[in-house]
Amino acid sequence: MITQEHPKAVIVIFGATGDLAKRKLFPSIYRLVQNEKIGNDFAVVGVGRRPWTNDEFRSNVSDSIQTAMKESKNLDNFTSHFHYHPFDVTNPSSYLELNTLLNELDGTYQTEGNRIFFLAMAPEFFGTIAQNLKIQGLTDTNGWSRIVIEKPFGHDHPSAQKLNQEIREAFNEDQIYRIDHYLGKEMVQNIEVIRFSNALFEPLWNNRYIANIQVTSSEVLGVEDRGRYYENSGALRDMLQNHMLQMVALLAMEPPIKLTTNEIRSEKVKVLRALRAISEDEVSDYFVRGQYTSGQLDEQQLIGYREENNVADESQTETYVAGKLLIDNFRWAGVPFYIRTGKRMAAKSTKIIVQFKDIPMNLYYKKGEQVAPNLLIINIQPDEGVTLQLNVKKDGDAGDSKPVKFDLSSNFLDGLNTPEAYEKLIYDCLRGDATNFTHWDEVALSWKFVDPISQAWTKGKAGLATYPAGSMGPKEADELLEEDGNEWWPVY
Ligand SMILES: NC(=O)C1=CN([C@@H]2O[C@H](COP(=O)(O)OP(=O)(O)OC[C@H]3O[C@@H](n4cnc5c(N)ncnc54)[C@H](OP(=O)(O)O)[C@@H]3O)[C@@H](O)[C@H]2O)C=CC1
Ligand SMILES: O=C1O[C@H](COP(=O)(O)O)[C@@H](O)[C@H](O)[C@H]1O
Repeated sequence: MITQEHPKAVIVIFGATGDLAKRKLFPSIYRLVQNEKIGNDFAVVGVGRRPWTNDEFRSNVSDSIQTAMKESKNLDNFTSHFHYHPFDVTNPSSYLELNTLLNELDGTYQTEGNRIFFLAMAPEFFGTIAQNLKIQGLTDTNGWSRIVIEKPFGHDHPSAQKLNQEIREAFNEDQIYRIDHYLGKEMVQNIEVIRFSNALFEPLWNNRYIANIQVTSSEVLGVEDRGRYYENSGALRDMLQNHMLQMVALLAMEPPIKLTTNEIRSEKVKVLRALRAISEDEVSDYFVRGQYTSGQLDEQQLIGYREENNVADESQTETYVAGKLLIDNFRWAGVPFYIRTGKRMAAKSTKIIVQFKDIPMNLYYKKGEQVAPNLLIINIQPDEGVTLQLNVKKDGDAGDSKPVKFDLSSNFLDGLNTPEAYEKLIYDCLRGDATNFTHWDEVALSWKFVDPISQAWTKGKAGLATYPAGSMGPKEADELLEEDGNEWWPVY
Protein backbone atom coordinates (compact mmCIF):
# COMPACT_ATOMS: atom_id res chain seq x y z
CA MET A 1 0.00 0.00 0.00
CA ILE A 2 1.41 3.39 -0.98
CA THR A 3 1.19 5.70 2.01
CA GLN A 4 2.66 9.02 0.85
CA GLU A 5 3.93 10.42 -2.43
CA HIS A 6 6.12 12.96 -0.60
CA PRO A 7 7.06 10.97 2.44
CA LYS A 8 8.34 12.27 5.75
CA ALA A 9 10.36 10.09 8.07
CA VAL A 10 13.35 9.63 10.32
CA ILE A 11 15.68 7.07 8.76
CA VAL A 12 17.88 5.23 11.24
CA ILE A 13 20.89 3.61 9.59
CA PHE A 14 22.46 0.87 11.69
CA GLY A 15 25.99 0.51 10.34
CA ALA A 16 26.28 4.17 9.32
CA THR A 17 30.07 4.16 9.59
CA GLY A 18 30.34 1.23 7.17
CA ASP A 19 31.00 0.75 3.49
CA LEU A 20 27.44 0.33 2.23
CA ALA A 21 26.21 3.48 3.96
CA LYS A 22 29.06 5.49 2.54
CA ARG A 23 29.01 4.15 -1.02
CA LYS A 24 25.28 3.71 -1.59
CA LEU A 25 22.94 4.96 1.13
CA PHE A 26 24.09 8.56 1.70
CA PRO A 27 24.35 9.38 -2.04
CA SER A 28 20.91 7.81 -2.63
CA ILE A 29 19.28 9.92 0.07
CA TYR A 30 21.03 12.98 -1.36
CA ARG A 31 19.62 12.26 -4.82
CA LEU A 32 16.12 11.83 -3.38
CA VAL A 33 16.38 15.33 -1.94
CA GLN A 34 17.90 16.81 -5.11
CA ASN A 35 15.16 15.20 -7.20
CA GLU A 36 12.56 16.59 -4.78
CA LYS A 37 11.26 13.15 -3.91
CA ILE A 38 11.64 14.10 -0.26
CA GLY A 39 11.46 17.60 1.16
CA ASN A 40 12.88 19.11 4.32
CA ASP A 41 10.85 16.94 6.66
CA PHE A 42 13.36 14.13 7.07
CA ALA A 43 16.24 13.26 9.35
CA VAL A 44 18.86 10.54 9.27
CA VAL A 45 20.31 9.02 12.43
CA GLY A 46 23.54 7.09 12.02
CA VAL A 47 24.40 4.27 14.42
CA GLY A 48 27.82 2.66 14.79
CA ARG A 49 30.27 2.09 17.62
CA ARG A 50 32.85 4.64 16.54
CA PRO A 51 32.84 7.59 18.93
CA TRP A 52 32.16 10.20 16.23
CA THR A 53 30.56 13.58 16.83
CA ASN A 54 27.71 14.90 14.67
CA ASP A 55 30.26 17.03 12.83
CA GLU A 56 32.53 14.08 12.06
CA PHE A 57 29.55 12.08 10.83
CA ARG A 58 28.35 14.95 8.64
CA SER A 59 31.77 15.39 7.15
CA ASN A 60 31.84 11.65 6.33
CA VAL A 61 28.43 11.99 4.65
CA SER A 62 29.67 15.01 2.73
CA ASP A 63 32.79 13.13 1.50
CA SER A 64 30.67 10.22 0.39
CA ILE A 65 28.46 12.46 -1.73
CA GLN A 66 31.36 14.33 -3.27
CA THR A 67 32.93 10.99 -4.22
CA ALA A 68 29.73 9.57 -5.67
CA MET A 69 28.37 12.61 -7.52
CA LYS A 70 29.83 14.66 -10.34
CA GLU A 71 28.18 17.73 -8.89
CA SER A 72 27.03 18.38 -5.36
CA LYS A 73 25.28 21.47 -4.04
CA ASN A 74 23.59 22.55 -0.78
CA LEU A 75 25.68 20.01 1.09
CA ASP A 76 25.68 21.92 4.39
CA ASN A 77 21.92 22.15 4.44
CA PHE A 78 21.62 18.47 3.46
CA THR A 79 24.06 17.16 6.06
CA SER A 80 22.42 19.26 8.80
CA HIS A 81 19.64 16.63 8.70
CA PHE A 82 22.15 13.93 9.75
CA HIS A 83 22.73 13.02 13.40
CA TYR A 84 25.07 10.45 14.88
CA HIS A 85 24.26 8.27 17.86
CA PRO A 86 27.08 5.88 18.82
CA PHE A 87 26.25 2.67 20.64
CA ASP A 88 26.76 -1.06 20.59
CA VAL A 89 23.59 -2.60 19.18
CA THR A 90 23.87 -5.55 21.55
CA ASN A 91 23.33 -3.22 24.51
CA PRO A 92 19.54 -3.07 25.16
CA SER A 93 19.56 0.05 27.34
CA SER A 94 21.07 2.19 24.55
CA TYR A 95 17.86 1.83 22.54
CA LEU A 96 16.01 3.96 25.10
CA GLU A 97 18.43 6.85 24.48
CA LEU A 98 18.01 6.34 20.74
CA ASN A 99 14.25 6.55 21.18
CA THR A 100 14.57 9.86 23.03
CA LEU A 101 16.62 11.25 20.15
CA LEU A 102 14.11 9.96 17.56
CA ASN A 103 11.20 11.59 19.40
CA GLU A 104 13.12 14.86 19.54
CA LEU A 105 13.91 14.75 15.81
CA ASP A 106 10.33 13.83 15.06
CA GLY A 107 9.31 17.18 16.58
CA THR A 108 12.10 19.16 14.90
CA TYR A 109 11.52 17.78 11.40
CA GLN A 110 7.75 17.15 11.64
CA THR A 111 8.11 13.53 10.54
CA GLU A 112 4.78 12.44 12.01
CA GLY A 113 6.25 9.49 13.91
CA ASN A 114 7.31 7.69 10.70
CA ARG A 115 10.46 5.61 11.06
CA ILE A 116 12.63 3.47 8.81
CA PHE A 117 15.20 1.25 10.48
CA PHE A 118 17.79 0.36 7.84
CA LEU A 119 19.99 -2.54 8.95
CA ALA A 120 23.25 -2.07 7.01
CA MET A 121 25.17 -4.38 9.31
CA ALA A 122 26.38 -7.95 9.47
CA PRO A 123 23.41 -10.36 9.51
CA GLU A 124 24.18 -11.78 12.96
CA PHE A 125 22.83 -8.49 14.39
CA PHE A 126 19.52 -8.41 12.46
CA GLY A 127 17.47 -10.41 14.97
CA THR A 128 18.89 -8.61 18.04
CA ILE A 129 18.24 -5.18 16.57
CA ALA A 130 14.69 -6.02 15.45
CA GLN A 131 13.78 -7.40 18.85
CA ASN A 132 15.28 -4.50 20.80
CA LEU A 133 13.47 -1.99 18.60
CA LYS A 134 10.20 -3.64 19.54
CA ILE A 135 10.91 -4.34 23.22
CA GLN A 136 12.28 -0.85 23.92
CA GLY A 137 9.27 0.76 22.24
CA LEU A 138 10.94 2.34 19.19
CA THR A 139 8.27 0.96 16.87
CA ASP A 140 5.50 2.34 19.05
CA THR A 141 4.79 5.70 17.43
CA ASN A 142 1.84 7.57 15.93
CA GLY A 143 3.21 6.94 12.44
CA TRP A 144 4.47 3.89 10.58
CA SER A 145 7.63 1.83 11.27
CA ARG A 146 9.42 -0.23 8.65
CA ILE A 147 12.56 -2.31 8.81
CA VAL A 148 14.92 -2.73 5.85
CA ILE A 149 17.09 -5.83 5.94
CA GLU A 150 20.24 -6.08 3.88
CA LYS A 151 21.47 -9.30 2.39
CA PRO A 152 22.46 -11.99 3.12
CA PHE A 153 19.13 -13.11 4.52
CA GLY A 154 20.47 -16.27 6.13
CA HIS A 155 23.06 -18.76 5.00
CA ASP A 156 20.69 -21.59 4.11
CA HIS A 157 17.00 -22.35 4.59
CA PRO A 158 17.15 -23.21 8.33
CA SER A 159 19.19 -20.11 9.24
CA ALA A 160 16.98 -17.87 7.09
CA GLN A 161 13.90 -19.32 8.77
CA LYS A 162 15.35 -18.67 12.22
CA LEU A 163 16.22 -15.11 11.28
CA ASN A 164 12.78 -14.57 9.82
CA GLN A 165 11.14 -15.79 13.01
CA GLU A 166 13.23 -13.39 15.09
CA ILE A 167 12.30 -10.45 12.89
CA ARG A 168 8.64 -11.50 12.71
CA GLU A 169 8.44 -11.46 16.52
CA ALA A 170 8.98 -7.71 16.25
CA PHE A 171 7.61 -6.70 12.82
CA ASN A 172 4.72 -7.82 10.60
CA GLU A 173 5.53 -9.10 7.12
CA ASP A 174 4.20 -5.86 5.60
CA GLN A 175 6.68 -3.83 7.68
CA ILE A 176 9.66 -5.90 6.50
CA TYR A 177 11.58 -4.78 3.41
CA ARG A 178 14.17 -7.39 2.40
CA ILE A 179 16.54 -5.74 -0.05
CA ASP A 180 17.57 -7.32 -3.32
CA HIS A 181 19.19 -4.37 -5.03
CA TYR A 182 18.79 -5.97 -8.48
CA LEU A 183 15.05 -5.37 -8.11
CA GLY A 184 15.83 -1.64 -7.95
CA LYS A 185 17.68 -1.66 -11.29
CA GLU A 186 15.87 0.18 -14.06
CA MET A 187 16.15 -2.60 -16.64
CA VAL A 188 15.23 -5.36 -14.19
CA GLN A 189 12.06 -3.40 -13.50
CA ASN A 190 11.65 -3.13 -17.27
CA ILE A 191 11.39 -6.92 -17.71
CA GLU A 192 7.71 -6.84 -16.75
CA VAL A 193 6.98 -3.84 -18.97
CA ILE A 194 8.75 -5.32 -21.99
CA ARG A 195 6.86 -8.59 -21.51
CA PHE A 196 3.42 -7.40 -20.56
CA SER A 197 3.00 -4.27 -22.66
CA ASN A 198 4.16 -5.54 -26.05
CA ALA A 199 1.91 -7.63 -28.24
CA LEU A 200 5.06 -8.54 -30.12
CA PHE A 201 6.55 -10.52 -27.25
CA GLU A 202 3.89 -11.88 -24.92
CA PRO A 203 2.31 -14.32 -27.43
CA LEU A 204 5.78 -15.75 -28.12
CA TRP A 205 6.82 -15.94 -24.46
CA ASN A 206 6.58 -19.71 -24.00
CA ASN A 207 8.04 -23.07 -24.93
CA ARG A 208 6.51 -23.04 -28.41
CA TYR A 209 8.69 -20.15 -29.54
CA ILE A 210 11.57 -19.80 -27.09
CA ALA A 211 14.52 -22.19 -27.32
CA ASN A 212 16.37 -21.05 -24.20
CA ILE A 213 16.96 -18.03 -21.99
CA GLN A 214 20.41 -17.01 -20.77
CA VAL A 215 20.97 -14.75 -17.79
CA THR A 216 24.53 -13.56 -17.19
CA SER A 217 25.90 -11.30 -14.49
CA SER A 218 29.65 -11.08 -14.84
CA GLU A 219 31.94 -8.87 -12.78
CA VAL A 220 35.44 -7.63 -13.43
CA LEU A 221 36.05 -6.94 -9.76
CA GLY A 222 37.51 -9.67 -7.61
CA VAL A 223 36.61 -10.32 -4.02
CA GLU A 224 38.19 -6.99 -2.94
CA ASP A 225 38.33 -6.62 0.85
CA ARG A 226 35.35 -8.92 1.47
CA GLY A 227 37.31 -12.17 1.63
CA ARG A 228 36.09 -13.06 5.10
CA TYR A 229 32.43 -12.75 4.11
CA TYR A 230 32.90 -14.28 0.66
CA GLU A 231 34.72 -17.39 1.90
CA ASN A 232 31.49 -18.39 3.68
CA SER A 233 29.28 -17.33 0.85
CA GLY A 234 30.65 -17.95 -2.63
CA ALA A 235 28.89 -17.01 -5.84
CA LEU A 236 25.99 -19.39 -5.20
CA ARG A 237 24.82 -17.66 -2.02
CA ASP A 238 26.15 -14.20 -2.85
CA MET A 239 24.50 -13.80 -6.27
CA LEU A 240 22.55 -16.84 -7.45
CA GLN A 241 20.23 -17.46 -4.49
CA ASN A 242 18.99 -13.88 -4.66
CA HIS A 243 19.68 -11.69 -7.71
CA MET A 244 19.83 -14.40 -10.37
CA LEU A 245 16.75 -16.30 -9.18
CA GLN A 246 14.81 -13.05 -8.88
CA MET A 247 15.57 -12.23 -12.53
CA VAL A 248 14.49 -15.73 -13.57
CA ALA A 249 11.25 -15.34 -11.61
CA LEU A 250 10.46 -12.06 -13.39
CA LEU A 251 11.21 -13.60 -16.77
CA ALA A 252 9.16 -16.72 -16.21
CA MET A 253 6.15 -15.55 -14.19
CA GLU A 254 2.62 -15.47 -15.54
CA PRO A 255 1.09 -12.03 -16.09
CA PRO A 256 -0.24 -10.91 -12.72
CA ILE A 257 -3.95 -10.07 -12.67
CA LYS A 258 -3.06 -6.62 -11.30
CA LEU A 259 0.21 -4.76 -10.86
CA THR A 260 0.01 -4.90 -7.09
CA THR A 261 2.69 -6.07 -4.69
CA ASN A 262 0.81 -9.19 -3.65
CA GLU A 263 -0.22 -10.27 -7.14
CA ILE A 264 3.29 -9.88 -8.55
CA ARG A 265 4.85 -11.67 -5.59
CA SER A 266 2.37 -14.47 -5.86
CA GLU A 267 3.29 -15.05 -9.54
CA LYS A 268 7.02 -15.01 -8.71
CA VAL A 269 6.46 -17.50 -5.92
CA LYS A 270 4.73 -19.86 -8.37
CA VAL A 271 7.83 -19.83 -10.60
CA LEU A 272 10.11 -20.60 -7.68
CA ARG A 273 7.79 -23.44 -6.68
CA ALA A 274 7.92 -24.81 -10.22
CA LEU A 275 11.74 -24.82 -10.36
CA ARG A 276 12.80 -28.43 -10.82
CA ALA A 277 14.51 -29.42 -7.57
CA ILE A 278 18.00 -30.81 -8.01
CA SER A 279 19.13 -33.55 -5.68
CA GLU A 280 22.69 -33.62 -4.34
CA ASP A 281 23.60 -36.49 -6.68
CA GLU A 282 22.34 -34.61 -9.75
CA VAL A 283 24.13 -31.35 -9.06
CA SER A 284 26.98 -31.87 -11.53
CA ASP A 285 24.47 -32.53 -14.32
CA TYR A 286 23.02 -29.06 -13.84
CA PHE A 287 25.65 -26.86 -12.19
CA VAL A 288 29.29 -25.93 -12.65
CA ARG A 289 31.34 -24.09 -10.06
CA GLY A 290 34.64 -22.38 -10.66
CA GLN A 291 37.33 -20.34 -8.92
CA TYR A 292 39.58 -17.75 -10.52
CA THR A 293 43.30 -18.30 -10.73
CA SER A 294 45.81 -15.59 -11.62
CA GLY A 295 45.33 -13.99 -15.00
CA GLN A 296 45.42 -10.83 -16.99
CA LEU A 297 42.93 -8.18 -18.04
CA ASP A 298 43.72 -5.06 -20.06
CA GLU A 299 47.44 -5.74 -19.58
CA GLN A 300 47.00 -5.78 -15.82
CA GLN A 301 48.23 -8.84 -13.91
CA LEU A 302 45.60 -10.19 -11.54
CA ILE A 303 46.14 -12.50 -8.59
CA GLY A 304 44.16 -15.68 -8.06
CA TYR A 305 41.34 -15.97 -5.52
CA ARG A 306 43.46 -18.02 -3.11
CA GLU A 307 46.02 -15.20 -2.97
CA GLU A 308 43.39 -12.61 -1.93
CA ASN A 309 43.25 -11.25 1.65
CA ASN A 310 41.37 -13.37 4.18
CA VAL A 311 41.05 -16.29 1.76
CA ALA A 312 42.30 -19.77 2.69
CA ASP A 313 45.26 -21.20 0.74
CA GLU A 314 43.22 -24.27 -0.15
CA SER A 315 39.89 -22.48 -0.41
CA GLN A 316 37.13 -24.44 -2.13
CA THR A 317 34.85 -21.40 -2.42
CA GLU A 318 33.35 -20.84 -5.86
CA THR A 319 33.80 -17.40 -7.39
CA TYR A 320 31.80 -18.49 -10.43
CA VAL A 321 28.66 -20.52 -10.88
CA ALA A 322 26.75 -21.57 -13.98
CA GLY A 323 23.58 -23.59 -13.98
CA LYS A 324 20.73 -24.95 -16.03
CA LEU A 325 17.30 -24.41 -14.50
CA LEU A 326 14.13 -26.11 -15.64
CA ILE A 327 10.73 -24.76 -14.79
CA ASP A 328 8.17 -27.51 -14.69
CA ASN A 329 4.98 -25.82 -15.79
CA PHE A 330 2.96 -25.65 -19.02
CA ARG A 331 4.60 -22.44 -20.23
CA TRP A 332 8.21 -23.45 -19.76
CA ALA A 333 8.41 -27.26 -19.96
CA GLY A 334 11.54 -28.14 -21.93
CA VAL A 335 13.05 -24.62 -22.06
CA PRO A 336 16.39 -24.38 -20.26
CA PHE A 337 17.15 -21.19 -18.34
CA TYR A 338 20.95 -20.95 -18.29
CA ILE A 339 22.37 -18.67 -15.63
CA ARG A 340 25.95 -17.70 -14.83
CA THR A 341 27.67 -15.23 -12.56
CA GLY A 342 31.22 -14.75 -11.47
CA LYS A 343 33.94 -12.46 -10.24
CA ARG A 344 37.10 -11.47 -12.12
CA MET A 345 35.59 -12.15 -15.49
CA ALA A 346 36.41 -10.42 -18.74
CA ALA A 347 33.72 -7.73 -18.51
CA LYS A 348 31.16 -6.20 -16.20
CA SER A 349 27.93 -7.16 -17.88
CA THR A 350 24.44 -8.13 -16.83
CA LYS A 351 22.33 -9.29 -19.75
CA ILE A 352 19.34 -11.46 -20.45
CA ILE A 353 19.32 -13.14 -23.83
CA VAL A 354 16.14 -14.77 -25.06
CA GLN A 355 16.86 -17.13 -27.95
CA PHE A 356 13.85 -17.88 -30.11
CA LYS A 357 13.35 -21.23 -31.82
CA ASP A 358 14.36 -21.69 -35.44
CA ILE A 359 11.78 -21.12 -38.15
CA PRO A 360 10.21 -24.37 -39.40
CA MET A 361 12.02 -24.40 -42.75
CA ASN A 362 15.22 -22.73 -43.84
CA LEU A 363 14.72 -21.17 -47.29
CA TYR A 364 18.14 -19.55 -47.10
CA TYR A 365 20.16 -22.72 -47.27
CA LYS A 366 22.81 -21.55 -49.70
CA LYS A 367 26.32 -22.80 -48.88
CA GLY A 368 24.77 -24.88 -46.14
CA GLU A 369 24.65 -21.84 -43.85
CA GLN A 370 22.23 -21.76 -40.95
CA VAL A 371 19.88 -18.87 -40.43
CA ALA A 372 20.86 -17.21 -37.14
CA PRO A 373 18.21 -17.40 -34.42
CA ASN A 374 16.28 -14.30 -33.40
CA LEU A 375 17.46 -12.92 -30.09
CA LEU A 376 15.93 -10.46 -27.69
CA ILE A 377 18.66 -9.01 -25.52
CA ILE A 378 17.75 -7.10 -22.37
CA ASN A 379 20.81 -5.06 -21.43
CA ILE A 380 20.71 -4.45 -17.70
CA GLN A 381 24.15 -2.98 -17.05
CA PRO A 382 26.40 -1.19 -17.78
CA ASP A 383 24.40 -0.39 -20.95
CA GLU A 384 20.67 -0.16 -20.50
CA GLY A 385 18.16 -0.98 -23.18
CA VAL A 386 17.04 -3.66 -25.58
CA THR A 387 18.67 -5.17 -28.64
CA LEU A 388 16.88 -7.33 -31.19
CA GLN A 389 18.74 -9.69 -33.48
CA LEU A 390 16.80 -10.25 -36.70
CA ASN A 391 17.76 -11.64 -40.10
CA VAL A 392 17.91 -9.44 -43.18
CA LYS A 393 19.00 -9.94 -46.76
CA LYS A 394 22.75 -10.25 -47.30
CA ASP A 395 24.08 -7.38 -49.44
CA GLY A 396 23.92 -8.17 -53.12
CA ASP A 397 23.04 -11.83 -52.65
CA ALA A 398 19.38 -12.63 -53.20
CA GLY A 399 19.52 -16.10 -51.72
CA ASP A 400 21.17 -15.46 -48.40
CA SER A 401 20.44 -13.81 -45.08
CA LYS A 402 22.56 -12.23 -42.37
CA PRO A 403 21.81 -11.45 -38.72
CA VAL A 404 21.59 -7.77 -37.81
CA LYS A 405 21.35 -6.28 -34.34
CA PHE A 406 18.82 -3.49 -33.86
CA ASP A 407 19.90 -1.58 -30.82
CA LEU A 408 16.93 0.14 -29.20
CA SER A 409 18.95 1.43 -26.26
CA SER A 410 18.97 5.05 -27.38
CA ASN A 411 15.17 5.01 -27.13
CA PHE A 412 15.43 4.46 -23.41
CA LEU A 413 15.93 8.19 -22.95
CA ASP A 414 15.12 8.13 -19.27
CA GLY A 415 18.20 5.94 -18.97
CA LEU A 416 20.34 9.07 -19.21
CA ASN A 417 19.26 9.93 -15.70
CA THR A 418 18.51 6.49 -14.32
CA PRO A 419 18.18 6.55 -10.56
CA GLU A 420 20.49 4.29 -8.60
CA ALA A 421 18.90 1.04 -7.43
CA TYR A 422 19.21 2.04 -3.77
CA GLU A 423 17.65 5.44 -4.47
CA LYS A 424 14.54 3.78 -5.90
CA LEU A 425 14.35 1.19 -3.17
CA ILE A 426 14.67 3.70 -0.32
CA TYR A 427 11.99 5.82 -1.98
CA ASP A 428 9.72 2.77 -2.40
CA CYS A 429 10.18 1.93 1.26
CA LEU A 430 9.39 5.52 2.28
CA ARG A 431 6.19 5.28 0.22
CA GLY A 432 5.28 1.87 1.59
CA ASP A 433 5.62 0.08 -1.74
CA ALA A 434 7.14 -3.37 -1.14
CA THR A 435 6.79 -4.67 -4.72
CA ASN A 436 10.51 -4.55 -5.40
CA PHE A 437 11.50 -6.22 -2.15
CA THR A 438 11.48 -9.96 -1.54
CA HIS A 439 8.72 -11.65 0.40
CA TRP A 440 9.67 -14.37 2.87
CA ASP A 441 8.09 -17.05 0.64
CA GLU A 442 10.46 -16.12 -2.19
CA VAL A 443 13.48 -16.17 0.12
CA ALA A 444 12.47 -19.53 1.57
CA LEU A 445 11.91 -21.18 -1.82
CA SER A 446 15.19 -19.82 -3.17
CA TRP A 447 17.12 -21.28 -0.26
CA LYS A 448 15.33 -24.62 -0.61
CA PHE A 449 16.43 -24.76 -4.23
CA VAL A 450 20.02 -23.74 -3.49
CA ASP A 451 20.68 -25.80 -0.34
CA PRO A 452 21.19 -29.22 -2.01
CA ILE A 453 23.66 -27.60 -4.42
CA SER A 454 25.79 -26.12 -1.67
CA GLN A 455 25.52 -29.33 0.35
CA ALA A 456 26.74 -31.40 -2.61
CA TRP A 457 29.67 -29.04 -3.05
CA THR A 458 30.53 -29.07 0.65
CA LYS A 459 30.59 -32.86 0.51
CA GLY A 460 32.88 -32.71 -2.51
CA LYS A 461 30.30 -34.36 -4.78
CA ALA A 462 31.35 -32.17 -7.71
CA GLY A 463 34.70 -30.79 -8.78
CA LEU A 464 35.78 -27.17 -8.53
CA ALA A 465 36.81 -25.95 -11.97
CA THR A 466 39.22 -23.06 -12.42
CA TYR A 467 39.34 -20.13 -14.84
CA PRO A 468 41.98 -17.49 -15.35
CA ALA A 469 41.08 -14.06 -13.98
CA GLY A 470 39.98 -11.92 -16.93
CA SER A 471 38.26 -14.78 -18.80
CA MET A 472 34.58 -15.66 -19.20
CA GLY A 473 34.68 -18.60 -16.80
CA PRO A 474 35.67 -22.29 -16.92
CA LYS A 475 35.31 -24.42 -20.05
CA GLU A 476 33.06 -26.78 -18.08
CA ALA A 477 30.38 -24.07 -18.19
CA ASP A 478 30.56 -24.06 -22.00
CA GLU A 479 30.23 -27.84 -21.98
CA LEU A 480 27.07 -27.58 -19.88
CA LEU A 481 25.37 -25.85 -22.82
CA GLU A 482 27.12 -27.85 -25.53
CA GLU A 483 25.51 -31.00 -24.13
CA ASP A 484 22.16 -29.47 -25.13
CA GLY A 485 23.47 -28.27 -28.50
CA ASN A 486 23.59 -24.67 -27.25
CA GLU A 487 26.24 -22.07 -26.51
CA TRP A 488 26.56 -18.93 -24.41
CA TRP A 489 25.86 -15.83 -26.45
CA PRO A 490 28.49 -13.11 -26.07
CA VAL A 491 27.64 -10.50 -23.45
CA TYR A 492 30.15 -7.76 -24.20
N1 LIG B 1 29.26 -3.10 1.09
C1 LIG B 1 28.53 -3.53 0.08
O1 LIG B 1 28.77 -3.24 -1.09
C2 LIG B 1 27.34 -4.39 0.33
C3 LIG B 1 26.98 -4.73 1.62
N2 LIG B 1 25.87 -5.48 1.81
C4 LIG B 1 25.45 -5.84 3.17
O2 LIG B 1 25.30 -4.68 3.96
C5 LIG B 1 25.66 -4.94 5.31
C6 LIG B 1 26.75 -3.98 5.72
O3 LIG B 1 27.87 -4.15 4.90
P1 LIG B 1 29.12 -3.14 4.92
O4 LIG B 1 28.68 -1.73 5.05
O5 LIG B 1 29.97 -3.53 3.78
O6 LIG B 1 29.84 -3.57 6.28
P2 LIG B 1 31.01 -2.81 7.07
O7 LIG B 1 31.82 -3.86 7.74
O8 LIG B 1 31.70 -1.81 6.21
O9 LIG B 1 30.21 -1.99 8.19
C7 LIG B 1 29.68 -2.61 9.32
C8 LIG B 1 28.97 -1.57 10.16
O10 LIG B 1 28.44 -2.20 11.32
C9 LIG B 1 28.77 -1.43 12.48
N3 LIG B 1 28.85 -2.32 13.64
C10 LIG B 1 29.48 -3.52 13.73
N4 LIG B 1 29.28 -4.06 14.95
C11 LIG B 1 28.49 -3.19 15.63
C12 LIG B 1 27.92 -3.19 16.93
N5 LIG B 1 28.08 -4.21 17.78
N6 LIG B 1 27.16 -2.13 17.29
C13 LIG B 1 26.97 -1.08 16.45
N7 LIG B 1 27.48 -1.04 15.21
C14 LIG B 1 28.23 -2.08 14.81
C15 LIG B 1 30.10 -0.82 12.12
O11 LIG B 1 30.29 0.32 12.88
P3 LIG B 1 31.57 0.55 13.84
O12 LIG B 1 32.73 -0.05 13.12
O13 LIG B 1 31.61 2.02 13.98
O14 LIG B 1 31.20 -0.16 15.08
C16 LIG B 1 29.87 -0.45 10.65
O15 LIG B 1 29.17 0.76 10.58
C17 LIG B 1 26.06 -6.41 5.34
O16 LIG B 1 24.94 -7.19 5.65
C18 LIG B 1 26.47 -6.70 3.90
O17 LIG B 1 26.32 -8.06 3.55
C19 LIG B 1 25.09 -5.90 0.77
C20 LIG B 1 25.41 -5.61 -0.52
C21 LIG B 1 26.58 -4.86 -0.85
O1 LIG C 1 24.96 -8.27 -3.93
C1 LIG C 1 26.02 -8.23 -4.52
O2 LIG C 1 26.08 -7.61 -5.70
C2 LIG C 1 27.31 -7.14 -6.22
C3 LIG C 1 27.08 -6.91 -7.70
O3 LIG C 1 26.13 -5.90 -7.83
P1 LIG C 1 26.08 -5.02 -9.15
O4 LIG C 1 24.92 -4.11 -8.93
O5 LIG C 1 27.40 -4.30 -9.25
O6 LIG C 1 25.91 -5.95 -10.29
C4 LIG C 1 28.44 -8.11 -5.99
O7 LIG C 1 29.66 -7.51 -6.34
C5 LIG C 1 28.49 -8.48 -4.54
O8 LIG C 1 29.48 -9.48 -4.34
C6 LIG C 1 27.17 -9.01 -4.06
O9 LIG C 1 27.19 -9.13 -2.65
